[in-house]
Amino acid sequence: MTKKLRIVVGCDDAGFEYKEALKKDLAAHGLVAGIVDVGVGADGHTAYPHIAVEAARMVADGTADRALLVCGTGLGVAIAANKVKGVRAVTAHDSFSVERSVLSNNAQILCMGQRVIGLELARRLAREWVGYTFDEGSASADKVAAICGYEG
Ligand SMILES: O=C(CO)[C@H](O)COP(=O)(O)O
Repeated sequence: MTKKLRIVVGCDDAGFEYKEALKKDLAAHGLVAGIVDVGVGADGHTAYPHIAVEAARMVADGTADRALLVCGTGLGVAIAANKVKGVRAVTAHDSFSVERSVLSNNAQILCMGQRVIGLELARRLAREWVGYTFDEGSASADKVAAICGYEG
């Protein structure tokens, strides 16, 4: 059985609606061990880099296993999250990429764009995402280690 994950969710004002919907889904389906929301709230306007880095730090320090981040495109939050050492954040809007982000890249952070994909697809991808577990014994493990080797 797949280990239940501690998830942190975050967004900027362009991703608020999806962040709320995805958080609700993950909680309702009992898919995760716990969810921490680092904002923004309904009236929040914190810029995406701050939210993304806060979430990424929680992943890097082990407070959370994964993060799900939403902005307008899913790009800015990924760029910001990847500034945190030890974090692998990807933007993915299709099922195959979401799968490979975990199984090939051991990415801990999935980023999506509310202005890019439909809500139902985002919900499906988030559900699929929590079901994947990286295999440390797989052929991909050495490649992920190589990525880590390039970190300062
Ligand atoms: O999509 C975003 C960043 O990648 C963000 O939601 C909007 O950023 P902006 O176009 O700079 O306002």
